[in-house]
Amino acid sequence: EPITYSRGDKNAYLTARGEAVDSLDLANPLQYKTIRAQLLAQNNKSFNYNDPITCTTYLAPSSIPNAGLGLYTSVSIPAESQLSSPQVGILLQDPDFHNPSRNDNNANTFNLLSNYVWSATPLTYGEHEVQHGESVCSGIGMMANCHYGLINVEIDSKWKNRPELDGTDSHSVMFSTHLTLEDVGRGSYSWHSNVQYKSLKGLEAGEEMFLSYGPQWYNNAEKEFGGYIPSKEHYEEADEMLTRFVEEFGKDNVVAYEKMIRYTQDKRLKTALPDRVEDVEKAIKVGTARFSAIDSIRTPDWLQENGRCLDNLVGGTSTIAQAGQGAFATKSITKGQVISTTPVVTLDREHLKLFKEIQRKDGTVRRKHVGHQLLLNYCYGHPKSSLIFFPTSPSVSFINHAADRSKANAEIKWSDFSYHKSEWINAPLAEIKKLQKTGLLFDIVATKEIERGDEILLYYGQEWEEKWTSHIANWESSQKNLTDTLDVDTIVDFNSIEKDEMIKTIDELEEEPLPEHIMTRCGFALPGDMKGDETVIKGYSAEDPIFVPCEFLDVEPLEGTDRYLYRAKVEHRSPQGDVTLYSVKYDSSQNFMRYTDKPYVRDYYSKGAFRDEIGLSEGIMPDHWLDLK
Ligand SMILES: C[S@@+](CC[C@H](N)C(=O)[O-])C[C@H]1O[C@@H](n2cnc3c(N)ncnc32)[C@H](O)[C@@H]1O
Repeated sequence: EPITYSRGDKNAYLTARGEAVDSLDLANPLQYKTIRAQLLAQNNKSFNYNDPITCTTYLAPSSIPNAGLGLYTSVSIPAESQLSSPQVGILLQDPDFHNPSRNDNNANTFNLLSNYVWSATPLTYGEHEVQHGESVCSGIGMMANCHYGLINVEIDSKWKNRPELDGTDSHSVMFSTHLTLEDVGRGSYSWHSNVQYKSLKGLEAGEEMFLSYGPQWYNNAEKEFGGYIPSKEHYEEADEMLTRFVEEFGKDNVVAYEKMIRYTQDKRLKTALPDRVEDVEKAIKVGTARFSAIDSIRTPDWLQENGRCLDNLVGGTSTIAQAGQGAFATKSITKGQVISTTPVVTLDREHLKLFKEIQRKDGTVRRKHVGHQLLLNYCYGHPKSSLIFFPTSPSVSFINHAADRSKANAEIKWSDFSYHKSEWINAPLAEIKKLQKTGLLFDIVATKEIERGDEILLYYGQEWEEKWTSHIANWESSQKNLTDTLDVDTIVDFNSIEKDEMIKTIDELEEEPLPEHIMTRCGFALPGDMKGDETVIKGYSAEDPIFVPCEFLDVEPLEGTDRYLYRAKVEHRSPQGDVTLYSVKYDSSQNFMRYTDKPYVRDYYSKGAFRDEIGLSEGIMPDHWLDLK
């Protein structure tokens, strides 16, 4: 029987699994997270969706010199609060293998994306999905700047999947087992649509958000910016030095101050100290860290005047079948108004290609182009240009396509925000590819009157529409094996079974193997922390244990207890890809083992999953950037 697909039917709200739900539920936290309302209530401000002043998050010039734009809150936020609505996280699979030139500063092509990605391990357990993953986190994860002395936000521990689908916060479920042949959208969008950010400490109204890019980041950044980047400890030491200085020499002893600066050997510490003695008193008052970015707390008026509002959009289940998540308006927006402004990371479409190595008869290896990274579906481009753009602003990545052009209510334009570097558009393509900076901005502009709760839809272009139509037509033949995986036990089923019953040694597994897609992983401390090659890992349940592939060799009772000792062969892979095997003993009272999917069983690694970038309308991409046939 032919399968019919109800696409773009606004009256039937459909979940990604194709089930109709009665209506768009604005109270559903996943569909409509009214973070703004909560924040404003905490600030004793009443919440009016249509009042522009109620905007809580702004894109505006950073307080760090030469750091471009930054992210600000215009309302105070208590410590440990959720910031912004959940965002999409997109995993890059094995980027070093597929794009060997991406970190080559001399290659005359972008390595810009590598400045924006996070390691997948602590965030996503991405290593469960692929061999080596990196994660792209829209919103704060890509937009907040790093100032080690003023860190106030962070990515909330782990990425979460979509609870409405797997019923848990588990990050390892073989989703394909839930899907049927009708799910043409299978593998075309990320399942990590629930990336959350939180405040580490209380933020003041008007404060710039700062993330830690990790303890090693300054190494590269200093080379890039040609200056020194003090750590938190440097600022603390600078604070102490200034206090001691004033006690000893008073607050305006120019000669003594210049001498102190001259004799400060550590360049980073020197950078943390104010240049002039006149500023010492002020630096002591606010702290040297704050003093170094003295504009990092702006007034709400300044933000309104100099910034762009970033909380008009929120992610939720799309009204379009098979489209995954969508972006919804948090307030009514009039025709012509800017819904959101977003910086774009510029990429070469070559960099999102996936390859397979094929051995020739003579033993040499050839790389065959076999597909594209999932990230391509989130990029904007023109079929005749090698340039593509990834938007970084919150929730912009959730914006879907209106198959019926008349249903689109938004369009993309080059931004009219004064910080958009419009002069770059005149530059030759080769020059743009050498620029390792962001500076181009898009505006998403309303082409119709939009009501609060409306899904924002763009027209992705005729090419996209045609590709999607032919994708649907070819879907069944490309998914011949999908039925094989239906009704197979999922990881959730497996992990809910009593562990002691389930843990099987290699010998036992030979008789009763695990389903093909499932493997075992064990908590593991990095080799540096291990003593000898055989260790009972005690309380390995550090906050973020790493779970690495393992197999159980044998089991013995733990003397004097009713517990067991499992001996496991554990496989640890270094970031460079070197694999070391360890023999580790685990006490059965510890929650040391879990079942996970094997890498590459997620939908988006399957054959036939849809890949295409979003088409920019004619006139956006200048003719001199159209370098492809
Ligand atoms: C920029 S992403 C939009 C966000 C995405 N829906 C998600 O859940 O993360 C673009 C992808 O969304 C899906 N999509 C967007 N519009 C669609 C439509 N009209 N029909 C089916 N899928 C759509 C496709 O998978 C497309 O490649």
